[in-house]
Amino acid sequence: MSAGTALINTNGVAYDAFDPDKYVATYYSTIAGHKEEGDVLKFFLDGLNDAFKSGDITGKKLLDVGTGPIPNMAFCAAPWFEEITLSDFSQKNLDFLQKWRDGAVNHMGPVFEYLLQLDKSGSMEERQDELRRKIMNMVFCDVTKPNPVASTAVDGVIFDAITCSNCLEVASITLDDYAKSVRNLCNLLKPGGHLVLEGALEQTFYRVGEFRFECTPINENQLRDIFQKEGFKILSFQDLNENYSPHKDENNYSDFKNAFAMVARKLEQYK
Ligand SMILES: C[S@@+](CC[C@H](N)C(=O)[O-])C[C@H]1O[C@@H](n2cnc3c(N)ncnc32)[C@H](O)[C@@H]1O
Repeated sequence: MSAGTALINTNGVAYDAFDPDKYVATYYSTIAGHKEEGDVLKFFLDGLNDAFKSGDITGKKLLDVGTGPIPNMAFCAAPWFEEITLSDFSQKNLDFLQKWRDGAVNHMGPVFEYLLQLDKSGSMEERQDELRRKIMNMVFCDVTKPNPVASTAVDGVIFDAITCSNCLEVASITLDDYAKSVRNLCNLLKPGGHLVLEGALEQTFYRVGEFRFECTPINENQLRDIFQKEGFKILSFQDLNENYSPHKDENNYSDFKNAFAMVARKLEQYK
């Protein structure tokens, strides 16, 4: 198969094609991210720091959805939570995270160093130890299912907060799927709980090695509309503004037009 020719429908199938090593090497080997993607990695990490620095997003149990091989959201959240669950659709990613947790891979250096420069809280060793200690579970998750973590160690748990990056647009093919995935996540969150969500806007695919994974090309208005209809109040929403360089014209690895970092709260009346 030639490079970039396999377009994979990600809606619940074929995540065996996702290679964690290639994903990390392509998008996370330096803080500059992939050369086609402008400053999007910095934007995502700055957005995470902005979300957690006030200390308003806190509680006992946190779920990170679609972690992939990258526990960056959990790194920022860890000081504010007691028990963290990482989750993903791909067993390869869960195995990769386990290797990181056991100290057998150390791929998070550039990202964690950048986050630590921003929040200036503790040493790298302390923060990584805290994160590893607080991760209680790493479980299978399928956001397209009404109970995304059914039959796992956290089946039935209602979380105080959920984090999720670059996953919902990847797990969905249509906007209707996207809205259902939001509803499914909402079922796992306590009323009043926070959701920190980051992702790509108007992206039709991204690539890992020779595989292109199809995405829902959602825009800001569609996203806001879905979250409001599904019982969330959007507390903050940032997109790639003039402080960040945009995606370049080359579209070999991804084709997003913009990116967003959002904090939302589940309305109290949504049980
Ligand atoms: C682009 S990667 C994002 C990884 C990481 N969160 C990040 O921001 O770099 C998309 C992730 O979503 C996961 N994923 C795909 N479909 C999913 C589904 N239906 N439910 C949960 N996770 C899914 C993939 O296995 C992959 O780890």
